Amino acid sequence: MSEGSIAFIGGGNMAESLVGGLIADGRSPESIWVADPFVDKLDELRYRHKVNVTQENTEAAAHADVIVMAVKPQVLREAAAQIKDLVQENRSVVLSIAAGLREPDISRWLGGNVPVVRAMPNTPALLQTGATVLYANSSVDAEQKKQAETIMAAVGMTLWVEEEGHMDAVTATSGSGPAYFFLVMEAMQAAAQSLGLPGEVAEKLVQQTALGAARMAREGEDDAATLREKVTSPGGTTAAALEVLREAGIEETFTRALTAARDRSRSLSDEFGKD
Ligand SMILES: NC(=O)C1=CN([C@@H]2O[C@H](COP(=O)(O)OP(=O)(O)OC[C@H]3O[C@@H](n4cnc5c(N)ncnc54)[C@H](O)[C@@H]3O)[C@@H](O)[C@H]2O)C=CC1
Ligand SMILES: O=C(O)[C@@H]1CCC=N1
Repeated sequence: MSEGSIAFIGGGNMAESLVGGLIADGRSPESIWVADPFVDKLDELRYRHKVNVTQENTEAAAHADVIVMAVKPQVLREAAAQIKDLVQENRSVVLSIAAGLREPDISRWLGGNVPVVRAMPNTPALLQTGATVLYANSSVDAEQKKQAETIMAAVGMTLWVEEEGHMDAVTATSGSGPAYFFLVMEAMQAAAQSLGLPGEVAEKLVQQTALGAARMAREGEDDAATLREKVTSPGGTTAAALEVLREAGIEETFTRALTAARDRSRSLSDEFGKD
């Protein structure tokens, strides 16, 4: 098959975001396999996306040019053990999206000397607005790098890093990042409702404001600080709100939050990456 086949080991939230994004980008559902132990999950994926599904990791992996490990870090080792022989035989590139787990551990669990690309995507991949950072080990050749990048580029922006250590900060920034924005949206909606706005109005205003702000930052000439200043009239309403947010320590809070996520990513590798 010219576009190559992809097997997802694990059919949860992130796998579905990627599958949905890939199909929206024009990839044929027949070229995608998803393996998961839960039949209900597989039925849903089959119904929504028409992809091939199986409860057997080996069945999915046997069909694949690229194997995407989309299980929780806690179970990646067990899932790797199941497909190890196939990976050694087929020499397919393995793309791990698991937070924290380091390439040498993943390669070892798959029998050693395996081309492994680590990728940290995020859930907006579902709408092809994802951000993915990739890192390749030294067994990955140029063609395999291209295969991995092509998959992730179908669902949004891609960047490569040369140092695997950067993946922890990436996870804290863009991997977990959508959740921070959703929390801010939830908080703004609740606050707007507490000021008397109907829930539906509050929700729509917050959503459209988030979209508009993100598009201005992404597509315009100005950086975020300049854009913020342009909203903030001296002595006006925005200044009053920003003062409250600064007094509450918003900048320091974000530094602490991203540091906690970065540290958790590191500790996941220590916790689940051992022999
Ligand atoms: N959710 C997110 O925003 C992001 C998640 N990730 C990473 O993606 C990976 C998956 O995360 P989610 O999709 O959120 O988790 P999830 O829990 O929604 O999905 C994991 C899936 O793996 C299945 N599974 C469990 N054991 C299995 C096995 N032995 N073989 C095959 N499948 C098995 C589960 O039934 C479940 O459907 C994690 O490693 C996470 O670190 C990375 C970037 C963003
Ligand atoms: O929360 C997590 O551990 C995963 C990794 C990045 C986003 N979700």
